[in-house]
Amino acid sequence: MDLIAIRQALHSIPEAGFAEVKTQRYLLECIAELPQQWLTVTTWRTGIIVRVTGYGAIKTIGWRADMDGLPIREQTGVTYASTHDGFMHACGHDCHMTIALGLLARVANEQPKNNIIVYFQPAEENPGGAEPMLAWLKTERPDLLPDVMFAAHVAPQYPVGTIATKPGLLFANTSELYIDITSVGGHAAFPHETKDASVIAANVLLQLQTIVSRNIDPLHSAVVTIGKMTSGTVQNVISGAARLEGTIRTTTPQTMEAVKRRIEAICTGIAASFECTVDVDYGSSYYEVNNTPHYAEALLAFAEQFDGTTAYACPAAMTGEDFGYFLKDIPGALFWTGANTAYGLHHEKMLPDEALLHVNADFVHAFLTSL
Ligand SMILES: CC(=O)N[C@@H](CCC[C@H](N)C(=O)O)C(=O)O
Repeated sequence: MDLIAIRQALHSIPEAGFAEVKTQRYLLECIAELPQQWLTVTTWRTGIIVRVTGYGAIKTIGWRADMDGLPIREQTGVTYASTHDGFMHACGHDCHMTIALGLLARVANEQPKNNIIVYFQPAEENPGGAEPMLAWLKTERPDLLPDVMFAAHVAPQYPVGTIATKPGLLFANTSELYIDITSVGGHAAFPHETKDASVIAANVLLQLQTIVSRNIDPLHSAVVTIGKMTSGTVQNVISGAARLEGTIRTTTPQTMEAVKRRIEAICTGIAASFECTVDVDYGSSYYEVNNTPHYAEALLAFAEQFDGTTAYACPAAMTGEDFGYFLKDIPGALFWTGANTAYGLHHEKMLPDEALLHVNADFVHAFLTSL
């Protein structure tokens, strides 16, 4: 299996969450080329679940790869760049899927002792595929639930071969944040007849900054980021509508609730003082990634002695990952894997070093079959 060609093919067709139609078709074609004796393939929405029956199974081990791209216009300049205008695999999910195929190729050719299930999961970025996939597995296909489960995420800042993780909290609780302001627009020369949505949005933005600095215990970390703010239509018209779009990150679910209470209080106050409507919507939210200590330690110990990898006991990060929903119910761990690229996740030039594909397929195969 040519993992580099596969990753480049996947890279060229990034699709939005639950719209991974071409991606699913391509993955199914790749899976169909493998020896099928001990494989069972099931689809769920745009996802795929491949069960590999072990020759003497005493447990079932899960491996999850996410599938969706991001609404980012790619600027890498590579020959295999995205052919879907305005969409890009800027979070490494093309690599995650390729590593999963590399794992499947290895266990399809050499039957493992334990059962292995590979989950190609849609919609990690938005709106979240792990929670509904897990709910479906529990109600419809409990036979496809694993006893233990793992996943990896590319890490631009680490050299290829770095396996970085930690016991306990690795990634944050997240919630998207959408705030819509509806007020009264009008002629730029008659501000007294309007309620300027741009000025109101600016006030919301500044007051949101007080939540982390003044409402949250400094020992309980939180992030409130507004990544996008839109208001108005033209230079000489006062805006009557504005929208703020952002994300909240916290290290506990309780802190998430505290941040949300403050956002609502601020928005209620702004609506009263500026005589406008302020609507808050939280979009999708992800549960923290909380690694089972035993399995995070086992991953680090294995990476330390495996040829081609280096273990790094890393700190937690405020990134989010809906794999946290799996780990809420199923023991296991997620790890960062070095991708050695100058640009960070979600950057239009983010381009992982392809050397990570074979290193990780080998590492993941060796680790999972060692359990
Ligand atoms: C690893 C990574 O970058 N994950 C994303 C997850 C997005 C969660 C959600 N859509 C949000 O924006 O809150 C991240 O941005 O951390």
